[in-house]
Amino acid sequence: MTAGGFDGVERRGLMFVLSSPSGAGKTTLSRMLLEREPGLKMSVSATTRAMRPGEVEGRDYFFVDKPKFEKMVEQGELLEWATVFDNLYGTPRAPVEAALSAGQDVLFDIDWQGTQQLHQKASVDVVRVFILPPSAADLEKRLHTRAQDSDEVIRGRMSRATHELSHWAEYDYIVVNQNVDDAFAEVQSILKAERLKRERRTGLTEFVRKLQRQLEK
Ligand SMILES: Nc1ncnc2c1ncn2[C@@H]1O[C@H](COP(=O)(O)OP(=O)(O)OP(=O)(O)O)[C@@H](O)[C@H]1O
Ligand SMILES: Nc1nc2c(ncn2[C@@H]2O[C@H](COP(=O)(O)O)[C@@H](O)[C@H]2O)c(=O)[nH]1
Repeated sequence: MTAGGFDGVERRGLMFVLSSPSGAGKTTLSRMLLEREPGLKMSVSATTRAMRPGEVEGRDYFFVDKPKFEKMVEQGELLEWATVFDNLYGTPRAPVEAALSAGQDVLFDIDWQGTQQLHQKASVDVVRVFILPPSAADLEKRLHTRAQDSDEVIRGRMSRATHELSHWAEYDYIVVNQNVDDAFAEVQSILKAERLKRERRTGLTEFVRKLQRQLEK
């Protein structure tokens, strides 16, 4: 799992997780990150929920039925999985492992249950970011403005928001998504700083030794 650092120092790939109550802005921030951050690959989840208008198979999700999802679980094909809003969601293992071994960082839009499972499996390589809406009214407004879920589904998501929110303290970073450009800048700074962490930079010892040899000449 070695990623080529942009400054020539090798490092391990990292798993960058965004979680939040539904509608706080994970998808929006993920798309902005993928557009502007080279070396970052989205983990596309499998889900049993119905496709929303505008969603694309294989880009937004792999849409599968329950028996297929259960088979994936049985065969160990999922790195983590959970029931969210009465549907099953899970992270296919193979693409994540392939991306990390190819030197890429991987971005996850998953809930707190999946984040806990990833953290148990690979804590040092997981960076957990929780996105907060500025207020409950804003959250509800965003779910309505997105106009992709029925009023009943939105009510369900709002009533689950309190539970999702109760896990905020399990995350390494908290970003309030009031202005989307400000929130994006904060999330991007976190990614940049985490990429520079000494313990991920497997090539540092060699790099510093080389510098020392040059200085000794
Ligand atoms: N800072 C912001 N200000 C106003 N609207 C925003 C902001 N960030 C995101 N939105 C809008 O809010 C809606 C919900 O955002 P998004 O789909 O990114 O949320 P999400 O956290 O991914 O939700 P889910 O968990 O349901 O997938 C979208 O219509 C998006 O354009
Ligand atoms: N544990 C996991 N949670 C996931 C995964 N993919 C998405 N999610 C979370 O589900 C809810 C709802 O998503 P939506 O697209 O139906 O609005 C949201 O909190 C996602 O973060 C996954 O693979 N594992």
